[in-house]
Amino acid sequence: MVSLRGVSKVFPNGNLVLRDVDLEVRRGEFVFVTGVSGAGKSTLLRLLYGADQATQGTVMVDRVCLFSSEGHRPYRIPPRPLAMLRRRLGVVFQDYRLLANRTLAENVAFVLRAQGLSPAEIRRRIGPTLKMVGLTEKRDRFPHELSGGEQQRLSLARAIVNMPVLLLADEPTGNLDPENSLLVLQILERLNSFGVTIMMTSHDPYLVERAGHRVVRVEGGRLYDMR
Ligand SMILES: Nc1ncnc2c1ncn2[C@@H]1O[C@H](COP(=O)(O)OP(=O)(O)OP(=O)(O)O)[C@@H](O)[C@H]1O
Repeated sequence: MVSLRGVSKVFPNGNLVLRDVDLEVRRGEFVFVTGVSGAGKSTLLRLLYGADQATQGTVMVDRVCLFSSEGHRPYRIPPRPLAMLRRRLGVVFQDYRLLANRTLAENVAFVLRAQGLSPAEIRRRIGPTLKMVGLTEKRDRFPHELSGGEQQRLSLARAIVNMPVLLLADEPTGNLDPENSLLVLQILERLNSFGVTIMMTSHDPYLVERAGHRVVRVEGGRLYDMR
C-alpha cells in the first residue's frame, strides 16, 4: 500500500527532516508512526497524500508513484492523477478542519458532494458513517455544539465516508483525554478490521503500547522499525 525507497526531504530553508528513509506498508496493516515533536512524523504522512514533495527517492501509494528521482529528471505526480489517488485516501488532522456553519450530516455530505456523488448515494452513506463514529443522535447539530472528542470523531467520519483504502491520521488523539483517545483508536481498529490500511502518528506511548500494532519511529531523520 505504501512504499518509500531512499526518501529524503529537505525544506527550502535547508532543514533536513527525512534522510534516506525506506518503508513498506502492506495492505491491511495498522502502523503507528512515533517520534518526538518535530521529528518529521507529519512530514512523512504529507508525502503520502501529496501535500508535500520528497527531495529524493521514490514515493508510491496504492501502486501510484507520487514522486521519483530515479529518472534523468525527477517525476512529480500531476494534479489530475493526484486528485484521483486522493479519492482513495482518508486524511485526519489534529485540528479537525470542520465546516463551522454546517451540521454534522452536512459536514460529511460535503466530502461526497465534492466527489460528484448523487444525493441518493450521499444520503445512503451518511447514516452508517455517523453510526460508526457514534454520532447518529447528533447529526443535525453544528460542530461548536460538540465536545473535542466528538469533533475529532466527526473529522474521522469525513475521512472514512468515501471508503478509503488507506487512512492517514496525523495525531488524531493529540488533543483528547485517555477515554476519547481510546474511542478514536477503537474506531480506527474497526476500520482496519474491514481491510482499511491505517497509518497513525502519535506521541502517546501508553496508547501505542496498549494497541500492540506495528510501530515505526522517526528519529534524527531516520526511520526505525520498533515492533
Ligand atoms: N515548510 C517547512 N519549512 C521548513 N521546515 C519545516 C517545514 N515544515 C516542517 N518543518 C520542520 O520539519 C521538522 C519536522 O516537522 P513535522 O511537523 O513533520 O514534525 P512532527 O514529528 O510531526 O512534530 P509534531 O509531533 O510536533 O507534530 C520540524 O523541525 C519542522 O520545524
